[in-house]
Amino acid sequence: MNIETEQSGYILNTGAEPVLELPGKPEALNVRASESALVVVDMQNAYSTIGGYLDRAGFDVSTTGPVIQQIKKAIAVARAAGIPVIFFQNGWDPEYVEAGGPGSPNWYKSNALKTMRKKPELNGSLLAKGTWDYDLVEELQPQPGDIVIPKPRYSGFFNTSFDSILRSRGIRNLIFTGIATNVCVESTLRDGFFLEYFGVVLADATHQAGPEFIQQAALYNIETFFGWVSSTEDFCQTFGGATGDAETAQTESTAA
Ligand SMILES: C/C(=C/NC(N)=O)C(=O)O
Repeated sequence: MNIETEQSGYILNTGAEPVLELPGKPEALNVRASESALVVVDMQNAYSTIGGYLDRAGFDVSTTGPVIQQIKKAIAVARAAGIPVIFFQNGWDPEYVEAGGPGSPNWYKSNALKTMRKKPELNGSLLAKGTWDYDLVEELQPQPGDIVIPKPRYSGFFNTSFDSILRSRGIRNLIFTGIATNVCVESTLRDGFFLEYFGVVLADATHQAGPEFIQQAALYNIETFFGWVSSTEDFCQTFGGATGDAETAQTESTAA
């Protein structure tokens, strides 16, 4: 970009760009690729791998495998379509200063902190920066051009650069994937709603923390009150014209 211009002002989006219809519930949503971001919430070992925090805290993570595969497809299509891919990583410094002490409700509600208090041998291993638990899963690694945002609480808008990053790019539509639907995905989508972002969840690219009915409850809440619910297939069809085949999208992206 040439910044030595005689005029100021950055035209964020061109009127020529087609408006696409992303199928969803309760109805389809009109979107432009340049005004959209794919948000990958907390796809860390902590939330989707046996031996990670959720597993150690007693939550079932045995069915997260297909979700990782769906996210992989959505990421490939987003990259090929020029849609920013934004990864969140949840956690704190190894001393847990950012987690808040007994003066923070997080101290009492975070199941990671509670698990470590119950099992002191785990202290320093759950959701601490620099650990395996904090790392993004091997299958979903950021590539150059992707954006990674650390976050210290459930909502991706709290104490992060997320809102500034979105506003400076003219992004209005947030397409959510990740874990957990009922905690960090929903918290971020809700905060986005209050900040005038249009939030869409790709249902099959998300997973709940808790029993299966919690997934349905979260999706009901989102589709009824805060946003839209779509699928990986619909996202891939809309933005890639493909069937969501990650390799096809990857090839298209390399060829472009
Ligand atoms: C339970 C939980 C969920 N996090 C998330 N990424 O949704 C936590 O962080 O304790």
